[in-house]
This record gives sequence, C-alpha cells and structure tokens, in this order.
Amino acid sequence: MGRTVALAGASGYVGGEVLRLLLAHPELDIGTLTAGDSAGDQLGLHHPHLPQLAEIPLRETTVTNLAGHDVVILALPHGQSAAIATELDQRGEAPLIVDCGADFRLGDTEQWQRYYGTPHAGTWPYGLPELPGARNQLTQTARIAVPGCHVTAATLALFPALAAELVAPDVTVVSVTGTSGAGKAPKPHLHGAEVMGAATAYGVGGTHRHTPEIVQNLSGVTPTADPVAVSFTPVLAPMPRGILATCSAPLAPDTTETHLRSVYESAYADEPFVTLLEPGVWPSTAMTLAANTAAVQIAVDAQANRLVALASLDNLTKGTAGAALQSVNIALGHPETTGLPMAAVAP
Ligand SMILES: NC(=O)C1=CN([C@@H]2O[C@H](COP(=O)(O)OP(=O)(O)OC[C@H]3O[C@@H](n4cnc5c(N)ncnc54)[C@H](OP(=O)(O)O)[C@@H]3O)[C@@H](O)[C@H]2O)C=CC1
Ligand SMILES: CC(=O)N[C@@H](CCC(=O)OP(=O)(O)O)C(=O)O
Repeated sequence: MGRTVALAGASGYVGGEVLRLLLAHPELDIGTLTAGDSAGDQLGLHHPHLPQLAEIPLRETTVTNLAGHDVVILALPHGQSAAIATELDQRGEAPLIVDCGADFRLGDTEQWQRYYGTPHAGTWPYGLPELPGARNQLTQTARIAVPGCHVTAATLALFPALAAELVAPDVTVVSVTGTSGAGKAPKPHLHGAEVMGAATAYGVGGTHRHTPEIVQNLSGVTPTADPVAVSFTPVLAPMPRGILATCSAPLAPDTTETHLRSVYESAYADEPFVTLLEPGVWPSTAMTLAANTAAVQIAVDAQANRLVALASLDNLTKGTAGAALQSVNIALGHPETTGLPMAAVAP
C-alpha cells in the first residue's frame, strides 16, 4: 500500500495530468479529489481520457476533504493555496503539501507584490531539482512550490552558462507555449477561432509574472548572485501542449563553443530528465510531449557574439505535474524517477 494523495483542482488541466501520472506511480495512491464549480460531478465528465477513474466523485475543496492524506497536491488558481496550507497546519495535519500555482515560488516580497498584487504568502522549497541547491532543499521537505512552465524551460536552457560565467548576466527569452498553459477556464484572449490559426505574443515588455521567477533562478546560480537582467516574451502557439524557449545572451570574452558544451554536458550528465541533444539536433515540443523530460541544445552565434540556448518540455508534465511528482519522490525518499514517463509520444 502506497502513500495516499489528495488532489485539489482535479477537474483542471494540471489536475488531469497529475492523475494520469499517479496512475503509473507504484508508491502513490489516489485519494480524495476536489474541484471548484465541478464539485459533485464524477471525474469522467472532465477527464474522459482517464477511464479508470471515471466514477470517482469530485468533492468540494475544503480542508476537511483534503485532510487525512500523506500528500496534498494543490492544482488551483494562484492565491488559493496559502489558506489551505495554514488550516492543515492548524489542525495538526502534517502532510506533504505541493503547490502547483505560484503562491510560494518567489523569495522577494516586493517582486511578488509588483507582479501579483496580493499579499505574499511565503516561500517554499522550489520544485526544480536540476537547479543547483534545489534538490537538497527538497529532501525531506514538507512543502514544495512547483515552478512556472516557461520558467523551467528558460532556467534549464540558461543556468549552466550563467553559473560558469560564460555569458553576460543579460539574457533574452522568447518562449512559445501551447494553449493548455492558460488552464481550461475560458479566457478572452483564447477564443478557438483566434488561437487556432495564429501565433501571438502576450505579456510583452517585461510584464509577465514569470519574469521575476526567471530572474530569481538565474541570479541564484551566478557566483555574485547579482540580479540577472531578463527580457522575457511569451508567445502563444496553436498547439495544446508544449514549451519551446529560445534564449540568448552575450558571450563572455574568449568563450568557445567547446567550453560551453563541456559545461552543459557536466550540468546534465547525471540528470535523468534533461537531455543535452547531439550537436545539430534542435529541441522541439514533439520530443518531450507527455514525458517528464526537457530537451536542451546550445549554439554559438559567432556573428552576434551570443550564446543561443534552447529548451523544450511539456508544460503539463515537466512543466508542472511531472515536476511536482519528481519533487514528491525526492521529499518522500523514493528514487527520483519513480513512476515518471521518460518516453515522449511521437510523431
Ligand atoms: N496549465 C499549465 O501548463 C500550468 C499550470 N500551472 C498552475 O497550476 C494551477 C492549475 O492550473 P490549470 O490546471 O492549468 O488550471 P485550470 O483552470 O485548468 O484548473 C483549475 C482547477 O482549480 C479549480 N478551481 C478554480 N477555482 C477554484 C476555487 N475557488 N476553489 C476550488 N477550486 C477551484 C477548478 O475547478 P472547477 O473547474 O471545478 O471550478 C479546476 O479544477 C494554476 O495555479 C496554474 O497557474 C503551473 C504550471 C503550468
Ligand atoms: C498559455 C498561458 O497562459 N500560460 C500561462 C503559464 C502557465 C504557468 O506556468 O502558470 P503559473 O505560473 O500561473 O502557475 C501564462 O503565461 O500565464
């Protein structure tokens, strides 16, 4: 018998992906599932791709319903998690709580307030084990903040070069995303007729909420920890899933492609979920679809004297639900890869 997992937001896109992954996880059992407006429905109404779970009822998202489990995964809109975590604490419940939303990702209260405009709930260990220092913090933690999906791609593409000071701390990130990144609730900018035939930039000009999170991750790996300048532009593409981040930064003097490649090779040599592709193979969202993996590649643009670093991943898998369970594996002392898909779906 494994540990039981309660899931809040089970009717949503991330909730569905958490459940798909839990079905294959040998150490974790699905417990109570909760939702918002869909409470009272059976799960099959919302996730017909998970027929084994079709008859499970969705309950209201209350602390009473979520209590009594070993792990509570929150896949709720941001702003909804702090109250639940606090109440579970007050009741003397001590589950491992995993927030797939943004509430506990940022360490800087001022940045939180600037980008989210609400009181800062706090900072939890960060669910990107590949980021230097993060894996140690996840060991035996009781709280996990899962990163944003664009942030994971940009961080994996750039941190090795910044940590080794092979580029200037001044990066641009253009990150293409599938529409499931916006969740299932109807959004004014996501009408099917408009999204299906167009690629559209949004959150332009440093306004997107993921900007301070990318800054936090990249600044944290540099030897000086000085803020890295990040210009981030997300682009919505007509595909259901996937992130492709194309990043660049000025090369430090005398940096060679050979040196860069050896730095990326050592950063990812022991990472089960991150592949530095063979030279000349470029990341695509297809090669990571439905897998808990990220594909990374680098090139030197000699004419512009810049590093170009790319990363692809599935926003719902390595970009959220898979990262959540990878981090849960670490926190619970299971092998990090337990139950997580390494193979993507192709073509
Ligand atoms: N989609 C993605 O690629 C990523 C998402 N995330 C984060 O994960 C979280 C979930 O995202 P996603 O699944 O895409 O969003 P969805 O909109 O698809 O799902 C949201 C879920 O939360 C429930 N919910 C909404 N409001 C309430 C409420 N007031 N009380 C209780 N339950 C509520 C919804 O239930 P109902 O429909 O029944 O109302 C639904 O189950 C968000 O914080 C998001 O930012 C993070 C990284 C990537
Ligand atoms: C296509 C789309 O809208 N994507 C979302 C990112 C999804 C994500 O990572 O969400 P949180 O950081 O909110 O958890 C966005 O750009 O806001």
